[in-house]
Amino acid sequence: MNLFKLFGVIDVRFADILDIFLVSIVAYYVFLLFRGTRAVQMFVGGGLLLIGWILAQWWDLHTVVWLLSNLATLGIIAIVILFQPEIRGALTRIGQSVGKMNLKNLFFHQSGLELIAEEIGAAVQDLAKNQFGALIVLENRVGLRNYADTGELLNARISSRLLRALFFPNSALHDGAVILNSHSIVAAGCILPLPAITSEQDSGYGMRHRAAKALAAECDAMVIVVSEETGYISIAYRASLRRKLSVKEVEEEIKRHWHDLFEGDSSKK
Ligand SMILES: Nc1ncnc2c1ncn2[C@@H]1O[C@H](COP(=O)(O)OP(=O)(O)OP(=O)(O)O)[C@@H](O)[C@H]1O
Repeated sequence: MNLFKLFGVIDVRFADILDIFLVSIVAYYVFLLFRGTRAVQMFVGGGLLLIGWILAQWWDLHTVVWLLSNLATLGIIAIVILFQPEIRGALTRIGQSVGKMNLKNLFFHQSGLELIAEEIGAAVQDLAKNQFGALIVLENRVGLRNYADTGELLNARISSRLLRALFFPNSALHDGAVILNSHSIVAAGCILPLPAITSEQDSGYGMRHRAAKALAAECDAMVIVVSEETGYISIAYRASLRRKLSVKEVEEEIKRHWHDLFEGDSSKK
C-alpha cells in the first residue's frame, strides 16, 4: 500500500517507513553498546568507506566499487578479529542485562550521577554486609582540600571495587575517611575534625560517627558512615545523623546531594 510519493517520484509504503525505523533503532543501539570503546573509530572508518562506495557507484567508478566491495567482505572478518574484546564485552552486557531483566540499563543510558551513586551504593552495601567500618565524605561546594591533605591523595575514578579495597580491614588506608568529589576519589586515610562532645546524644556515638557529624555540621558535605559494630549505614548532613538507612536510600541521597553539581556541569557543555 503506497502512502505518498517522495519528491513526486518515489513511492513510499508503510513497510518502507517501518523498515527505516527499525534499522535506525538497531544502528543506534549498536552504537550505544560500543560507545566509548576503540570500536567507535571503526564505525567512523566504516561510515567513510560507505560514503566512498556510494559516491563511486554514483559516478560509475567500476574499479573503485569493485575494490570497496571486496574490502567490505575482508573488512568484516578483520573487524571480528581486531575487535574481539569489544564484541565480547557488548555481547556480555546484553546477556547480563537480559539475565537480570534489566533492559533499562541496556537501552537507556544512565546518567553519570546515577552510575556514580550506584558505584558508591554497591561499595556501601558490601562494606555493611561484611561489617567493615567506613567513613565516606561527599564534598559539595565547600572545598575540603585541608582534610584531603591529611591523608593520601588519590584522584582516582570512583569505583565500588576501589572503595571496598580502601576500607578493607588492615589495608594501609582503611583508617580515617575517604573524601570524594562528584567525579573522583580525592583522598583516603584522612583525619576529620576531632569533635568535642556537645550533647547527651553524642556521648552514645563512637569516634567515627562523631567525626562524621562534626564535619557535616561545619560545611555542606554529606558523610556516609558504615558501622563496624553493627553494619548499619548512616548519613550525616548539616546537623542531622540519620541511621539504619537502606542502600537505596543512600543512593537517592547521593543523587540529591550532587544533583546541582551535575546539572551545572551538563549546562556548561
Ligand atoms: N577524626 C577522625 N577522622 C577520621 N576517621 C576517624 C576519626 N575518628 C575516628 N575515625 C575512624 O573511626 C575508627 C574508630 O571508630 P569508633 O569505633 O570509635 O567509632 P564508632 O562511631 O563507634 O564506629 P563503629 O560503629 O564503626 O565502631 C577509627 O579506626 C578511624 O578509622
